[in-house]
Amino acid sequence: MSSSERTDRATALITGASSGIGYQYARQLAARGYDLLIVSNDAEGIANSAAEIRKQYGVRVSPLYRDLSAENAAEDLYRYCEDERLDVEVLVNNAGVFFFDDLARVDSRRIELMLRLHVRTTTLLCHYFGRSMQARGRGYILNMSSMSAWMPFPGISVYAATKSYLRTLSLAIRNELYDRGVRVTAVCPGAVATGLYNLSERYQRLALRLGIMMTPERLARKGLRALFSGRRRTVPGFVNRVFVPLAGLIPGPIVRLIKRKAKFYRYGR
Ligand SMILES: NC(=O)C1=CN([C@@H]2O[C@H](COP(=O)(O)OP(=O)(O)OC[C@H]3O[C@@H](n4cnc5c(N)ncnc54)[C@H](OP(=O)(O)O)[C@@H]3O)[C@@H](O)[C@H]2O)C=CC1
Ligand SMILES: CC(=O)[C@H](N)C(=O)O
Repeated sequence: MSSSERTDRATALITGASSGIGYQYARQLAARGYDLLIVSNDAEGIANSAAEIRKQYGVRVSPLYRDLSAENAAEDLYRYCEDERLDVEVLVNNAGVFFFDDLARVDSRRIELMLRLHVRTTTLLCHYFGRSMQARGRGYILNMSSMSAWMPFPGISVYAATKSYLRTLSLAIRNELYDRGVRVTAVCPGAVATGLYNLSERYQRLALRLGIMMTPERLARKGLRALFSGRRRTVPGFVNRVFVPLAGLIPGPIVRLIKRKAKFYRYGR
């Protein structure tokens, strides 16, 4: 199955497409000829993204304002697609948030929001749309995990654990859905130059020049290539792939020493 064989008026649903990587996924799926349903919790941002993509690619783009951390967000989004008779062939679970802090110190509402958005809603979207895709005998699900899925480090405990969950979930459901014509891929990037961590543009430019960060365009291209070629997971970037097996080997005393010394440790508070 390849994206060039997609059905007429097939729709790609991308969560968190008002900015960053999600916006690039949306543009690149529109370039492949998909109609789009793009979702975020910034009404103006998502409407602007839709207008830009519609103008550039001439496909149908529906913007939808939703808080995907809400209790019934996944079911509500699925029902919306059913009511609108959208044939969702590609689901990109991209919406995400980030904070850097100790679990015992951070506001519990931030923890809950991250868990609901990354874990609950994403899992249920895979459940609802995976069920329709398997009944139809085709479909693609891309879940945004992260290189942090292998990094159980202080400050990113909840973020890393949710991304680790998404990596595991993706691999398991890939093998549940594979023989029914549905492909599932976990995309596990290192640092990407978006607004996720409030890093200044100056530092982003420097990090891009040094090859520490990747542009969201490039990341989205690599993610979609992995999805449409049926790969179970991708860790884009050579340095990131080298770091992944080493991350879990760093001894606790070294991790704690870095925590004590690092200036960035108060970031986000
Ligand atoms: N940037 C990086 O280095 C990396 C990012 N990732 C993952 O990639 C994904 C995209 O991140 P990135 O593009 O960098 O970050 P951005 O902050 O640019 O994009 C996040 C998107 O998620 C949306 N979103 C956040 N909260 C909600 C919510 N409650 N309901 C609906 N939409 C929501 C945002 O919408 P709005 O702004 O309108 O609220 C935005 O469109 C995330 O899952 C992130 O964890 C993974 C590895 C590396
Ligand atoms: C913290 C990371 O490793 C990664 N850049 C991410 O944002 O997921």
